[in-house]
This record gives sequence, C-alpha cells and structure tokens, in this order.
Amino acid sequence: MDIKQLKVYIAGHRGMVGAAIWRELEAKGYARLIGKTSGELDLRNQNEVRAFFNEVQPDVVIDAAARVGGILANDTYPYQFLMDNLQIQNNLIDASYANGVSKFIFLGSSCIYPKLASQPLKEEYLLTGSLEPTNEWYAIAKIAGVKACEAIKRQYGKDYLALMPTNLYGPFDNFDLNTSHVLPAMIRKFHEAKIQGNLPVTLWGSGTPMREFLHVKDLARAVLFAVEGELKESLYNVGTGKDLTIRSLAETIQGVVGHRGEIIWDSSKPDGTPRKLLDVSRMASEGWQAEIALEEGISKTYEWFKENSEQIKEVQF
Ligand SMILES: NC(=O)C1=CN([C@@H]2O[C@H](COP(=O)(O)OP(=O)(O)OC[C@H]3O[C@@H](n4cnc5c(N)ncnc54)[C@H](OP(=O)(O)O)[C@@H]3O)[C@@H](O)[C@H]2O)C=CC1
Ligand SMILES: C[C@H]1O[C@H](OP(=O)(O)OP(=O)(O)OC[C@H]2O[C@@H](n3cnc4c(=O)[nH]c(N)nc43)[C@H](O)[C@@H]2O)[C@@H](O)[C@@H](O)C1=O
Repeated sequence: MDIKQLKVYIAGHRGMVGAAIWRELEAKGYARLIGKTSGELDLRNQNEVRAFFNEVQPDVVIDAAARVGGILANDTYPYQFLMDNLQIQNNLIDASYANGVSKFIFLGSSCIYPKLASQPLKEEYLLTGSLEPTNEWYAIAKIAGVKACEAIKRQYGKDYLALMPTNLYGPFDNFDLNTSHVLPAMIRKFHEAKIQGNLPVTLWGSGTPMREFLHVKDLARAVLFAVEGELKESLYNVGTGKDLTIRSLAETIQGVVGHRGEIIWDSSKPDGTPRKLLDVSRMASEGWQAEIALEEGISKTYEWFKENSEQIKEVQF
C-alpha cells in the first residue's frame, strides 16, 4: 500500500509542533490526515478517546498533544503538567494499541534526562539520576510515555517509538510572557521594548544556563523520517547537537530584532537545569540531521511574529 494513503492522526494538530508536522506531511502528499481540537475531543477523557479510535481507525498516530510550557509554568502548575500529560498519552497509547495502530510516535522532551548527567546526553542516561525540580512533574509523565512505547515494542513487537526533541521554536509558538519558553519570550520582549523606544528588557535567571534549540520544521522532518522509516530503537534524541548560553541567545535575538537598550537579569526567577545538550548520534546513524541554523531560524520566526502579531498565541492555564 502507498504509505501516503495511510490514515495519520496528528493529536495536537493546532499546536506549534502538531501544525508543523501537519504542514510537512501535507506537503509530501499525505492525503488522509486527521486532527481534532481539544474542544472537539478532550484527550484526557478515556471514553471519548476510545469512541474516537473505534470510529476513525487510524493507521498511524503522532502524539503532539500535551500540556506544554516554559520553566515558570512547569514550576507553577505541577499537577496539570503531571496529570494532563499522563492522561493524554495513556489514552492515546492504549487506544492505539487496542485498535491495531501500526505505528505510534510519542514526543517527549530533553528534560527527561537527569539534571546533572554527563553531556552530551545519550539516550541510555535515562533514569540514571534525579530530575530538575522545576520540571520533574512534566518529565515523569514524559518518561512514562517513553516506557509505555518501549513496553509495547518489546512485548508485542510493534513500531511504537519516542522522539525526544530539545527546546523547540518557530511559527505558532506560545508568546505569552508567563507561560512561554525562553526563545519566543525574548522575541516578544525585545520587539516590544524596541518599538517603545529601546526600553530595558528584563530576562529571567542568571543567563548562564545553556540550551539547545531546534526549529520546529526540522522536528517535523524528523517525524516524517520516523513515519517513513523503520527505526530500530524505541528512543531517539532529536536536536542540533549545539548549544549556547541564555545570555548569548539574548544577544543574538537582540541583534536580530535590532533592540538597542539595556538587559536586566531578574535573579528571583529560576535558572532551571544548567545544561541539557543532546547527543544526536543515534538519529544521525539512521540518516537524519537538523538543517536550519539558529540565527536563520530566529530571523524567520521574528518575521513570522511581526506578520502575525495581531493573532499571536498566548497560552494561559
Ligand atoms: N515547545 C517545545 O519547546 C517543546 C515541545 N515538545 C513536545 O512537543 C509536543 C507539542 O508541543 P507544542 O506544539 O510546543 O505545544 P502547544 O501548546 O503549542 O500545543 C499542544 C497541543 O496539545 C493540544 N492539547 C492540550 N491538551 C489537550 C487535551 N486535553 N485534549 C486535546 N488536545 C490537547 C492542544 O490542542 P488545542 O490547540 O486544540 O487546544 C495543542 O494544540 C509536546 O508533546 C511537547 O512535550 C518537546 C520539546 C520541546
Ligand atoms: C522545553 C523545556 O522547557 C522548559 O525548560 P527550560 O528549558 O528551562 O525552559 P525555558 O525555555 O522557559 O527557560 C530556559 C532558560 O531561559 C531563562 N529565561 C530568561 N528569560 C526568560 C524569559 O523571559 N522567559 C522564559 N520562559 N525563560 C527565560 C530561564 O530562566 C531558563 O534558564 C521546561 O518546561 C521543560 O519541561 C522542557 O522540556
């Protein structure tokens, strides 16, 4: 059968990641994509999810639905980050298994690895140490998802796997200053400060933590690669393999935006994990690597932000 005729359900297709995967698959000719908003189908509700799978019978499921947010949101709403994510992924994985879905792709996050693990982070470092406290709730849910896919693959030989992306950014990101991740927050803060006459910009923490950033189009390419390929393992890191300090990121974004004011570091806000650089050699050995350089990706995202500033997404809990 032509793989492009498979029914592919993208859970969370309106989010930054789900929408990018939808665009990627659509552009490659996938003709039977399925998506439901959270208003149409609350994935925390097991009965609704079971009924949906019984009716639609997808062949492939991509789980890009989750409770997602930056460091402050994770730290402020531990119960939602733990429970919503467990419920969403358990319902999706179990309904997929029960309905004979042949391929399931689960998206986790690089925060699943121990806070102080050696760098770069290899897949086998999972569960070898304590987690970063600001996001341990979310990380524990994501680890359960990784393990559920691994268990199905091991016990039933099914192609259920987990991709662990590093910090992502791109069009349709969340630009709410309380709940967003750092990169969209910096774009918005520097842009708004610039148009108000280069006012000072306040950023969080010390600026010393290091982070790795992947453009969401690259992640969507990795998901397509996993849909079309037979990846051997059940867990793959997905990143660029390069990181930088938050201070350097700020200077890069300040340059792209053209802001000429002061930067103030608010030490009352958390730094989070000191470093979480992914070892991307496992994905590279399968034949996939990132393509979009950070500065190019930031410039494109800033252009998108300016063109869509009337309708930018602000996710509030
Ligand atoms: N953003 C990042 O930096 C990173 C993200 N990831 C992972 O990528 C995935 C997607 O993240 P991202 O696109 O950034 O997040 P978004 O917040 O942009 O999108 C999340 C999507 O999940 C859906 N969703 C949330 N709760 C429910 C629910 N109860 N029922 C149905 N749908 C629900 C939302 O649907 P609706 O819009 O209809 O409400 C939304 O479209 C997540 O698994 C995340 O862990 C991994 C690493 C980094
Ligand atoms: C993807 C990943 O995302 C989260 O982890 P995080 O990487 O720590 O998150 P972040 O992007 O919000 O911050 C990165 C760094 O940047 C600093 N920082 C400076 N100024 C701002 C600022 O204005 N906003 C934000 N949000 N951070 C700022 C901030 O203090 C921190 O040092 C987890 O949810 C985790 O679960 C997860 O998976």
